[in-house]
Amino acid sequence: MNKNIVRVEHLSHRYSESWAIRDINFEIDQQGVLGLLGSNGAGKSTTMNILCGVLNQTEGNVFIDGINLRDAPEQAKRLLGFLPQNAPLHLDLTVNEYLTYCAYLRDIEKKQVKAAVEAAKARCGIAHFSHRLIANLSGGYRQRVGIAQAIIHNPKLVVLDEPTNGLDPIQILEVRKLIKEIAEERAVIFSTHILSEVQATCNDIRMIEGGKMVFADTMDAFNNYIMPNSLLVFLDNPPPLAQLKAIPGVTSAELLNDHSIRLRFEASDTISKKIVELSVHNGWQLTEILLEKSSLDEIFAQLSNRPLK
Ligand SMILES: Nc1ncnc2c1ncn2[C@@H]1O[C@H](COP(=O)(O)OP(=O)(O)OP(=O)(O)O)[C@@H](O)[C@H]1O
Repeated sequence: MNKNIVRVEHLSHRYSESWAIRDINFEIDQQGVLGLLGSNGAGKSTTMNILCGVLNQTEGNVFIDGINLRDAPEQAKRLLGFLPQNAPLHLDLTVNEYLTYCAYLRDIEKKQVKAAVEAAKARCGIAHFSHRLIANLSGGYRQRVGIAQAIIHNPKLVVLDEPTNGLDPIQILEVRKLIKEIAEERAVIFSTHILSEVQATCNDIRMIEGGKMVFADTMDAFNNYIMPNSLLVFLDNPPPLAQLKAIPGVTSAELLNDHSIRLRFEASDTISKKIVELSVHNGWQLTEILLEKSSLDEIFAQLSNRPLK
């Protein structure tokens, strides 16, 4: 058995003139959720479409459970389920009719089709809508039907392209929960441009920007990496900047106006406490202290200049 369900090697794709992705490499474990994060146009859908055999890459290789997708596409595709960005639903069919149709497309033996449809519906919490027309389902339930078709043949890998796009906040929470549940039995990769989505759902993160992989590690490593490292400090009676710069751990102090100062610091859990103590002791009259969080754009920019580990 292969340790990784997916191995992507030196993957590049060019649409006519320009490269959409360039030299992408990653692996996916047998189980768990991997998030592919990137801003609009970063190359997520291109990567997903190649991974599922919908698009033929210009260069590089994709192995699904050790099978080269280019050499044996039929065999490799049997191992995966795919929910594209626009779910391929037939609105004029009922949930049962649609999933039965998908089961036949997936080459499930006739006598096992009913059981496969029932299992997928139960897994996705849509059994009570078996006879409902898909056109009459809410966005969240339509997405569940989309996920049900992706797992109907019990694949080892499920690929979901922006699965929570267009859903309301409650539906987003429900779909995230479902993604985690289906990943208990298999590997799931999903793409998104929303950082909090990956943070809430994934064990691992791969981040692409401008067609290049800019971060590949665990979610914990990512969270450590983007830990805030600057503070906004508001002091009614600020000391000279040199005094603030001299605080152990502080790497720079920048005066923003008469009373507000940005302090950058090295990784430290106690820096805020230290500043509060010093303010009381020296009469700086601290009125507010804020941790500055990086925006996703800043993180992308930061990571784009950072060598891959
Ligand atoms: N069929 C196509 N023909 C030409 N260029 C394309 C095509 N599809 C995508 N591109 C370009 O390739 C780049 C990557 O697009 P891709 O759709 O993979 O990004 P994405 O990260 O999925 O973005 P989004 O979140 O907006 O879907 C973009 O510059 C896009 O304009």
